[in-house]
Amino acid sequence: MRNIRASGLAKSFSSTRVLHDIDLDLPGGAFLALLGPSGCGKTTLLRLIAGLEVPDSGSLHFGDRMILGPGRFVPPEDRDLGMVFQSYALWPNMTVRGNVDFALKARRLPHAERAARVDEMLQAVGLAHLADRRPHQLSGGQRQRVALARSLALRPSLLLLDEPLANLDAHLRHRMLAEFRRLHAATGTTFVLVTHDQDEAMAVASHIAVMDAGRIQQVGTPEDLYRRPATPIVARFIDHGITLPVAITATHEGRCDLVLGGTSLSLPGDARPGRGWLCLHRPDLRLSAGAGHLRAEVLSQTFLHGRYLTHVLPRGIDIDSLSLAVDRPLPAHAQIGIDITGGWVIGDGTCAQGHDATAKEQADA
Ligand SMILES: Nc1ncnc2c1ncn2[C@@H]1O[C@H](COP(=O)(O)OP(=O)(O)OP(=O)(O)O)[C@@H](O)[C@H]1O
Repeated sequence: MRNIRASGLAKSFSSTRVLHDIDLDLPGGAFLALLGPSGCGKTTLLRLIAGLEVPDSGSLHFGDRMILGPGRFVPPEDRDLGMVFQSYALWPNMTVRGNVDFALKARRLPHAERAARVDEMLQAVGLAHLADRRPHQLSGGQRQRVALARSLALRPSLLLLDEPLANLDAHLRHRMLAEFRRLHAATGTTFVLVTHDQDEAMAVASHIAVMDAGRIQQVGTPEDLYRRPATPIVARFIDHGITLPVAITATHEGRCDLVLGGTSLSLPGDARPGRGWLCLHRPDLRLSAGAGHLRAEVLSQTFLHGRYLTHVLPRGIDIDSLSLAVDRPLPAHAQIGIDITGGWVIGDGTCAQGHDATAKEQADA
């Protein structure tokens, strides 16, 4: 299995730059999710990898093979890849079997081998019993399975999936994610999935590239992104992360001494002394038995998943509200202490907004 290496890929449409200097090094056999808000450039990057768009600059290698680069452009059909789109793109007049067989026929594979591969793929996606139906006689999930079977029948080294589950309801999406995981493990094919849904990305991906405004912010495992975000944008994007402005006073052996509001803390991180961000998730905040690291006023509570989700107004830091789960009801306006039991500290250098971002922007992010 070949790794995928992109270096300095950039792309503009008219005068608008939609991808800036994209570097990526993905091990062969990985399952990469390109994750980010609408319009950040995920599909454009996927289309560059597929050969459906040509970049303004940069190079792309599959293993040792240069696919794209100065004076070189390998066309999509010679890149040994399959693609699955949101809109299935099945042939309406062909049966399920015919759809899966179509590309194999075009490759002029012998009849017996084609039949065997079609049977194998229909088995793999659980559609063998519907082989003689036409697309209009299938549900959305079944059509998406045909599209998957059709792409995988060619045994590509790389499968590109562009929001393939967007048209499916939540239940079917869940089932198809399990299917993707299973097929990825069974085939050893490298998968690249475009999604704006982080739960989807977290559920299937071995690697996630978080994109924002045409740049890759960070590539890592789902756990890396959650526990060790590289930028405030990643921290806020993953699982409703919270970023609190801090002053970092000293760093030693992977830990940062910092001041949050008026309180001194020492937490894991990757930053130099100066201004920075403490990146937290809700489980890092606990109701304190004493004064805690932060003082806050209770705004409201909602009973959710067996606990009280408590919205508070923290004192002494520039943020509109925080939420934490507590085990008991608290009256509005109660003054509480909050313990910070974990988190990750990063510097201010990589932040597009900087410390001057309004509290509102942070709360919205
Ligand atoms: N062919 C095109 N011509 C002009 N602009 C384009 C073209 N394709 C994409 N864009 C623009 O490039 C930017 C990135 O688009 P892209 O489809 O890659 O984003 P995305 O992250 O996949 O978004 P979404 O999740 O909404 O599909 C957007 O501003 C989009 O309007």
